[in-house]
Amino acid sequence: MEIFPRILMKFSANPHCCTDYLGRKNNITICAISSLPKSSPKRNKWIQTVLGRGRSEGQIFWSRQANSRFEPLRLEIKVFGSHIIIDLLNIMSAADVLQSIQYTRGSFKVLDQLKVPHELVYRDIESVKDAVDAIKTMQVRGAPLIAMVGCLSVAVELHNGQKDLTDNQLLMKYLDDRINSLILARPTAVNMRKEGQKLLEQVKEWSAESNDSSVLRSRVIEYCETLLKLDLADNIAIGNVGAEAILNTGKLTDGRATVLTHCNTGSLATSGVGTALGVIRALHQQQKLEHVFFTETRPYNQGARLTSFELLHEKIPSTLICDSAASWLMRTKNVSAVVVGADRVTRNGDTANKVGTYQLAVTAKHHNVPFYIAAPFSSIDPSIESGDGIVIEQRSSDEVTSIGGIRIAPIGVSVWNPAFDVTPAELITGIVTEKGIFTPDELRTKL
Ligand SMILES: CSC[C@@H](O)[C@@H](O)C(=O)COP(=O)(O)O
Repeated sequence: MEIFPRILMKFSANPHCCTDYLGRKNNITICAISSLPKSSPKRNKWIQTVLGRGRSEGQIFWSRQANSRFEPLRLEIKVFGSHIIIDLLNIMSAADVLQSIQYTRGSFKVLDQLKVPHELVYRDIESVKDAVDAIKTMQVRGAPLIAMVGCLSVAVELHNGQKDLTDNQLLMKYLDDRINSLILARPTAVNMRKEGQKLLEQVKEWSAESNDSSVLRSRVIEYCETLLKLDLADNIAIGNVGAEAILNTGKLTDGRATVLTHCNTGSLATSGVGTALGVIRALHQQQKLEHVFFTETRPYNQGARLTSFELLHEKIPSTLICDSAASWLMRTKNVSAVVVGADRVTRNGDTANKVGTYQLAVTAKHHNVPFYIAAPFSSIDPSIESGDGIVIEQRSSDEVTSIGGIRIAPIGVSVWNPAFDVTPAELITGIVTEKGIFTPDELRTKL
């Protein structure tokens, strides 16, 4: 029976596939292993059902990890009298496909997203400088992933070198400098700033506890590594909360939702299953997704290049549209909801996200389609009152005048290329987080 976890680890990042595989191999069907919110009436029904086919007999349990701050992610299965415990976090982070990050202590690689979907090429990140370069050139992108790559680059640099940082003060100065350079790599997303500042505060506390800089160094490395697992857990919680909200909108087709999303917010934008795309994955796993439409997301085409790749890979029913087709889609296709990610949410709920988000929110309002932001708390910036305080990154004109290296606009044309825009809070139906869903007004009370 020990073979099961190994098969599962190898097979897929997708828990649905894992059970499917386990079922097919062993003549049993496990109905669902999605971690639905505790309040969901479906939860118990789902998690305790093991249907028999052929010689099948078994039981399935969820167990809460001690001190876990999120929904249980350990699956226990009893089949034919044997007992298997599967750590879903390990399964999902051990996937050999569509991983934006490959990290083991001392070794760190990121998927070069500039080459996706044509090639899956990983580049080594040996230093913070490498990470800053990968972030600036958009080899890695997406707010949570930028923070993860930044923090893990600190971990790998500290593990493999920086041996002259022999006292706590030197180490703290080093961390301050490195984190600052990571924060400045791309200014709009707040996740790197928040994770970096949390780390620096933590380091101050640890430094007061012990003068041994090697202890401090190890703690920093472990802290950064833990962020990976937390990000995945947050994504799964966001997925389930968002799916439930969308299913409650009432705008369904035979009980299933049709969703529109923008940019890429999936496993290529996080270290987990994604935020807005995590919601879509959760709907699909619950067999409650009628269809997902997604925009190409000019000028950088994160939708056409990356989201399509993820959706095709998981066989999620999906259709790519031009950015300019969104209003007509809402008028003609019974869209249940729009769900997008966030790079920064301010105190009043104004939300910076990939340019084009604002116009989706305006047209969603016009067509009476609920508009959701799906984002972890690390994307929420309580230090800024409203969207007016957000710095919007301006990018090169080449991204607009060329596609795939081929120039489409005449030389000399003037270009305005903001990478993000700000959607005002009044256009946002709900902000879906790992802690639940909030209206912009409710969110303020949670900060
Ligand atoms: C979970 S990703 C959320 C946002 O970061 C995403 O929607 C987005 O705008 C990404 O922009 P990008 O320029 O590709 O980094």
